[in-house]
Amino acid sequence: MVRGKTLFDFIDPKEFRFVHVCSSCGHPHFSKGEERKDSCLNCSGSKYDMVPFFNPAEDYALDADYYAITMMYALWKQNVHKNKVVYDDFYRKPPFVRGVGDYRGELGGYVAFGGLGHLISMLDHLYFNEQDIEYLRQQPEAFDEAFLDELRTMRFSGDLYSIEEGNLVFPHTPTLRIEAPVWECIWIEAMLLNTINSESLLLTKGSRLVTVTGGDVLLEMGKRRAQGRDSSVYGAKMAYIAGFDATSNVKAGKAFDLPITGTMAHVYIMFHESEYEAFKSYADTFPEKVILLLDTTNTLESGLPNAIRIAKDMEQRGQRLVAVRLDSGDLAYLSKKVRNRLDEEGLHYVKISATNDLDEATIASLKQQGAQIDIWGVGTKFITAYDHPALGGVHKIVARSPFQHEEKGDGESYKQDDWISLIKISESIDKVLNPGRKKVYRLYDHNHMAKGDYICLAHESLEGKEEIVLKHPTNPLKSKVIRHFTFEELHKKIFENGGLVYTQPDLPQIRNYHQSSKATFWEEYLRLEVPEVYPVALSDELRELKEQMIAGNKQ
Ligand SMILES: Nc1ncnc2c1ncn2[C@@H]1O[C@H](COP(=O)(O)OP(=O)(O)OP(=O)(O)O)[C@@H](O)[C@H]1O
Ligand SMILES: O=P(O)(O)OC[C@H]1O[C@H](OP(=O)(O)OP(=O)(O)O)[C@H](O)[C@@H]1O
Ligand SMILES: O=C(O)c1cccnc1
Repeated sequence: MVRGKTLFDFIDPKEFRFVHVCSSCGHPHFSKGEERKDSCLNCSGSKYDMVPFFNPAEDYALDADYYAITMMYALWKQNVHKNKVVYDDFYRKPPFVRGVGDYRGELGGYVAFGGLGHLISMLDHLYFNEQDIEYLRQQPEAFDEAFLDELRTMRFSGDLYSIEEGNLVFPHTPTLRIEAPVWECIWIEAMLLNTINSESLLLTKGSRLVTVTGGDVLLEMGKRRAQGRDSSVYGAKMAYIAGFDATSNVKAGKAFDLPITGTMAHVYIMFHESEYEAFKSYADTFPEKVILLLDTTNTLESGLPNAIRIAKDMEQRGQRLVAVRLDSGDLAYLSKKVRNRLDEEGLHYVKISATNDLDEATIASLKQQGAQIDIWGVGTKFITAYDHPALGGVHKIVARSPFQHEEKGDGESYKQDDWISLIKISESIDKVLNPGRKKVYRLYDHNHMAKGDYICLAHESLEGKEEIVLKHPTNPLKSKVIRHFTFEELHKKIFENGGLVYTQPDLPQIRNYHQSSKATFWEEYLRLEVPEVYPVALSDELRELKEQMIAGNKQ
């Protein structure tokens, strides 16, 4: 065995798409095509059974809605499938925000952008394998063989620009901009949105929990309640980026090198003849780590006295009990009682941890009640994003390259790099798209605190500008003049012509980046209830383009 390697480090299933298994001796031969003429290297046999070869960990091509495949086919039939387009990804409404809006009727709040690392690895290993092709071949649409053949060599070949994972984004700010052949943009929609929406949602939930727990220890314990295996693993990853200290999820720990930890469950106490014996055996086994669960019979009358006895026994041996855990009842009342008793016994160092359906609102309330809790364990309500289970991020076309022989209208032809801006009109003003190929600047004051986001067309620049007026996207009465600012272009180039050009930070770096990005926002934008609305404005040129296109569409 070569440690840390798998078969797929030696044989690339993008190239070697079949295994021909010798019918006589079972020896496998990898091959690029369906045909195999030479004889078996092992036994010289010449008959083979053929099986498609693919890496199950790279099985992403059909992570799509079926209409993507049928649209790709229709575009292929017209031979326009490779025409380049521009897509923006963004969301409209921030999750988890309580109340109906601020006093001006608008909804504040933020999203912490997550899922980029996962998306990169999928786009980088995205291809139809032979089983996918066979599955599509069996569909009643009877796709042309030449189309299926072209799918075999199809890869993501475009440019992708993205806000970096961990940064904060606000409604309507594009998180991603993709420039690629139209059929590729259509192909990746569901996979991309599924990843970015679910991971951003959990990173945001985690970020809110970290806001409320501050410097306390925060543990992720959601595995048993997650909506499936993947979401438990990627949820634990997002919790770590958000700033959680550890997870109980061992698989996630292994997959992403996260700190793992745990206390003890009721079973351990119930199984033993007495609570004291259970505590003692666990403390003897893990003297440096033990956290004793107090509520199996009675928190104050039994769990606490037994824990104090254990702590005293441990002191005799020069050891220290780390913590006790409360898992039911009035956590504020019990934590104060437990703290008092521990302190009376001179056990000031023993920490108190709490679990039981906690979320940011309960934790804020417990803190406000003066609860004496040092370690918070959060499961169900984090991992399921309980109070806002979906983020409505969307993937929308905003420009396309001209068709061959297409004219501008006044007899002039388009130039090679021209883009035609596109708009989607909606009755709801919030749903009218911002057209065109765009970029985003974030503006900062002299203390590097964020002042607003400025969305403009890709050819525009803030270089040399001394003053900017951030105009509200829909309300002409609202604007904010910004002077003495610095700026940062938010999108970084991730893929160029399908090749990965971005150096991915490791998880501790992403976690630090989330924290430092968050620190550039005033507390007013981050608070959990009725947060201030962060200004996101369109440049004059973009606004004019949008207005002209809306007017043009009405005719
Ligand atoms: N002082 C408090 N203030 C606000 N919420 C609290 C307080 N103490 C506990 N809670 C929350 O109240 C809820 C209590 O839930 P529930 O009634 O199911 O638990 P329980 O009866 O204490 O325990 P069990 O898990 O055994 O059912 C939990 O979500 C818990 O986090
Ligand atoms: O409450 P959560 O935030 O999801 O945190 C994790 C919970 O999981 C365990 O409960 P368990 O599965 O044993 O169920 P129960 O305590 O609800 O009976 C543990 O005792 C916590 O209470
Ligand atoms: O370690 C713990 O205390 C734990 C882990 C998962 C779920 N509940 C609690």
